[in-house]
Amino acid sequence: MFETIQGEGAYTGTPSIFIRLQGCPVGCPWCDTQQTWYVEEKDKISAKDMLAKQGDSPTWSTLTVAEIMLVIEQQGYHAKHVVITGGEPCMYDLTELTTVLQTAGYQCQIETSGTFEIKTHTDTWVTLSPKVNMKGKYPILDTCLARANEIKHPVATEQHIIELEALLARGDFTKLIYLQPISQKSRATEFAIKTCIEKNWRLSIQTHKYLNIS
Ligand SMILES: C[S@@+](CC[C@H](N)C(=O)[O-])C[C@H]1O[C@@H](n2cnc3c(N)ncnc32)[C@H](O)[C@@H]1O
Ligand SMILES: Nc1nc2[nH]cc(C(=O)O)c2c(=O)[nH]1
Ligand code: SF4
Ligand SMILES: [Mg+2]
Repeated sequence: MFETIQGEGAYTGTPSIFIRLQGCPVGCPWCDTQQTWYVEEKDKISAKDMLAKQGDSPTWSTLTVAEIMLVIEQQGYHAKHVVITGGEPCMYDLTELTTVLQTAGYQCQIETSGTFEIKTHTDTWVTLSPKVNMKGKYPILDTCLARANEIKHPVATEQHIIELEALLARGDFTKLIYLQPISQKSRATEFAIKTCIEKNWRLSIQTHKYLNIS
């Protein structure tokens, strides 16, 4: 858990409390949070050590919803927006956490690949970033697409656009569509800019990486 500025998508620029959940079976080769993939017992640490972590490592800790609320209070976080990401946050049932947060006046957002059923409070903002050609399974892709408030698609090549268009053709969606260049590569960024202009989609650059903040 840490406090920073949301760097991506529709809420870019919003002060946010981040909760990064451990574990993801999808295996995107360009994933920028590969330290979250495995939940290994040997990497379990205390909540205190988890909060003191500087930089990325595969260590993780367990917290109840009540403990998460206490951490928010004790850390003196100011943000009223909470981003639950990972790893793949929807490996977990987020209904209780998002309901308690929403009731306490926080706006919740999740970042998900759509490989698991989305279990959240109905007011939670869902940022969907589908990875259809990875090893994750998509048993409920249409439900996830219908639930999403924005689609944020990582791109580097024409193939990524073909995949996105196939997804959008599955329904009559009026959603915010963002292209996010993979890993700040200049070719990917130029390609994303050109495609956004052609298709009238939006550009999401990972602003936190340009600012060198978490
Ligand atoms: C690290 S993922 C965690 C949440 C969830 N597993 C997902 O993929 O949506 C958060 C966001 O970062 C994006 N992302 C991951 N690695 C990236 C990279 N190297 N360049 C650009 N976006 C990346 C994902 O597509 C997703 O939108
Ligand atoms: N500042 C900041 N914004 C983000 N938006 C989505 C992130 C993620 O890793 O899911 C992320 C992140 O890691 N940092
Ligand atoms: S689904 Fe998300 S966390 Fe999992 S490997 Fe892909 S980008 Fe990384
Ligand atoms: Mg990130």
